[in-house]
This record gives sequence, structure tokens and C-alpha cells, in this order.
Amino acid sequence: MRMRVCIENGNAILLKRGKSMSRRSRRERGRPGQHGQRIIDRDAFYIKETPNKGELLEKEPDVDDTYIFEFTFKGKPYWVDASKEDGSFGRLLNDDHIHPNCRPKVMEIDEKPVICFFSLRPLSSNTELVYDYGPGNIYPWRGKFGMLRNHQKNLTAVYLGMLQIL
Ligand SMILES: C[S@@+](CC[C@H](N)C(=O)[O-])C[C@H]1O[C@@H](n2cnc3c(N)ncnc32)[C@H](O)[C@@H]1O
Repeated sequence: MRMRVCIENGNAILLKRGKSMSRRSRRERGRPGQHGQRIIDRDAFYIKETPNKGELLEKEPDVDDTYIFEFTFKGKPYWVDASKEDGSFGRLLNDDHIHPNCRPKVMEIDEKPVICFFSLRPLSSNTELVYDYGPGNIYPWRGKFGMLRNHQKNLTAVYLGMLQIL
């Protein structure tokens, strides 16, 4: 699954699943900035998961899994196991350690850690949302000189009028 920016109007993004666009639909949409496409400013959107999305673990899981998000909150290590499909969006962002356009940030909401994603730079619609999964050798798609292959699936982000809490 691949997450892309699809801007409609307003200031924020609602994410929804979608298929990769065909060549025809790419042509129809035109280049970024054309045909009503808009640019999302840096940090103009974020994806916020609700605290009950994914499983918050206080003990390191036995498996190395790319669906497990490791972080520190108030000096304590935590892991979110997002391996189960639960309708959350953060689990669908792919990795790009060379050219990330988002960054994860741990925020505190109701005294619980919540992972949010912020854009690192202005993004035009149809840009795939990617972040750096961090160091490690569990990423077979990372080649010696860059990314080895394209991602197969996608997720589309829709720009909304108001900042949408997901
Ligand atoms: C957190 S998920 C990201 C969403 C995933 N693409 C999906 O459809 O559910 C991590 C998995 O996505 C895939 N993935 C992430 N980044 C990738 C990349 N740059 N190239 C190829 N596959 C990638 C790998 O299969 C990885 O195990």
C-alpha cells in the first residue's frame, strides 16, 4: 500500500486507501501545480493516530517487523505493533531513508504517546508520503545506492477544509 497526497480543498488531509494511478489518470491529472492541483505547505498537515490504534507495548517484541514502530516517551522505550489492519493510516506509510517527505513525531495526548506525521516540505498532490524508518538491516528494499524498487500499493490522502484528527 502506498500513501499519496490528493488535495481537494482547505488545510488538512484525510487519508483513504486507493489503487495506484494508471498512466492515463496520471496524464489527466497533469503535473503538480496544474489543473487545480495545490501544494501542501511544510507542516501543513499531520496524521494523528488515535491512542487505541495499534498495540502499545512496553516490552520489546521478539520479532523484527517493519510494522513495529519503536520510540521513546518520557525517557521510556515503547513499541507500537501496527501489524494488524485496524483502519489506521500511519501503518501504511512506506520507507524512504534517502528522500523522506514526512517525519514522525511523538506527541502527548491524554497523557498517552501518539505518533503523528508531519510534512517536511511543501508537497503537491499525488506525492507519495514516505518517511525514514531509521537504521537497521531489516529493509530489503534498500539498495546500496538507493531504493531498489517501487512500492506496489498505495494510499491516497485527501486534503480537507479543516485539520482532521484521524
Ligand atoms: C509499515 S508497512 C508500510 C505499508 C505497506 N506498504 C502496506 O501496504 O501495508 C511496511 C511494509 O511496507 C513495505 N515497504 C515499506 N517501504 C517500502 C519501500 N520503500 N519499498 C518497498 N516496500 C516497502 C514492506 O513490505 C514493509 O514490510
